[in-house]
Amino acid sequence: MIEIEGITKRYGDITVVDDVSMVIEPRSVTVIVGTSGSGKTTLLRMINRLVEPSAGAIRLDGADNRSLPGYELRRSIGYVIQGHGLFPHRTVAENIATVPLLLGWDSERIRARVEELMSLFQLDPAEFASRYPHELSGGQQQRVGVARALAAGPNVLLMDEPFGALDPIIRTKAQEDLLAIQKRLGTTIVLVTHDMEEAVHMGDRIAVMDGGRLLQYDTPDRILAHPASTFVDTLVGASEKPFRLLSLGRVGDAVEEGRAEGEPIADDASQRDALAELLWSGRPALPVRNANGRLIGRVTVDGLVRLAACPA
Ligand SMILES: Nc1ncnc2c1ncn2[C@@H]1O[C@H](COP(=O)(O)OP(=O)(O)OP(=O)(O)O)[C@@H](O)[C@H]1O
Repeated sequence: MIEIEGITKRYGDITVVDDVSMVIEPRSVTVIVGTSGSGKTTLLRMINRLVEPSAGAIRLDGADNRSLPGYELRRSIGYVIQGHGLFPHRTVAENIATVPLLLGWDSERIRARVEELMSLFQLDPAEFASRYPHELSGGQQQRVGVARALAAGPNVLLMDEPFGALDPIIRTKAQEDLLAIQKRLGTTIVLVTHDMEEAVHMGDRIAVMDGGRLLQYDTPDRILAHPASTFVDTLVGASEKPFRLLSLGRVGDAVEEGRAEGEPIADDASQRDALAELLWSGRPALPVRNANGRLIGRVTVDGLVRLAACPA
């Protein structure tokens, strides 16, 4: 658990993070969004003390984050930035081994950990371990950056625009992969992004910042349905809200009785994908299949339109 209490950062007369308090649950994904200059990065960097606060406190699992020297604290917290910041003259394996080496792990343990992480991130060690960052694609570099941040098994992973440099298709895959790995490892993730779509897709909770203040901190569906102010409403994209609500729901939760013609859609697809398919193919309903391939009913345009309306 990360407890942020009245955290404030001032540079001279200017307050860039202003009395922010929030509690981040363990094993959750919290996404910080806001306009440029609203203090997102500064807030994130006060968690691992790359920035020292002017006032307030941050506790990690009950311990004040000032109880350790900053460099020691940072070895226990993963950190990923846009463009990943890999060391260009170190191989993939050496990059991933950075923190375990600093922690004095023996070479066999490091080798095993590097192989485990490379496999987890779908990078064949035989092919990639001895390559240098410039010999990788952008998506592969990004995966190495996250693998490096997770190498020493931190409970907390801080990510600043981690997918910013990826094209939209690789970006979606990278988000999916990260969520799967996060669930498997139980890591608590705090992620900064400009991309509301990413925030709604990835966040268990979203923190909305403006001018250094925390305007709203809530689940994506509550932020979409009950924005705390017109600013939040505009930021989350008023015109996109119905589609964002649908992207949170699974087809399995919109199944109606009955039959429909054509290729079935999987029950774990998003409701947004189902609506897109229905509109694109000009059909009023699609059959739905479960993970075993059995048909379990249908999903209809009318049903999805009802779900896209503002919840009471
Ligand atoms: N070292 C510093 N000295 C003075 N001002 C700073 C310093 N670091 C950041 N700031 C200011 O603090 C404000 C918040 O910056 P921060 O990087 O946290 O914003 P952000 O929300 O992450 O922005 P962006 O989305 O553009 O990255 C900005 O106005 C920035 O200019």
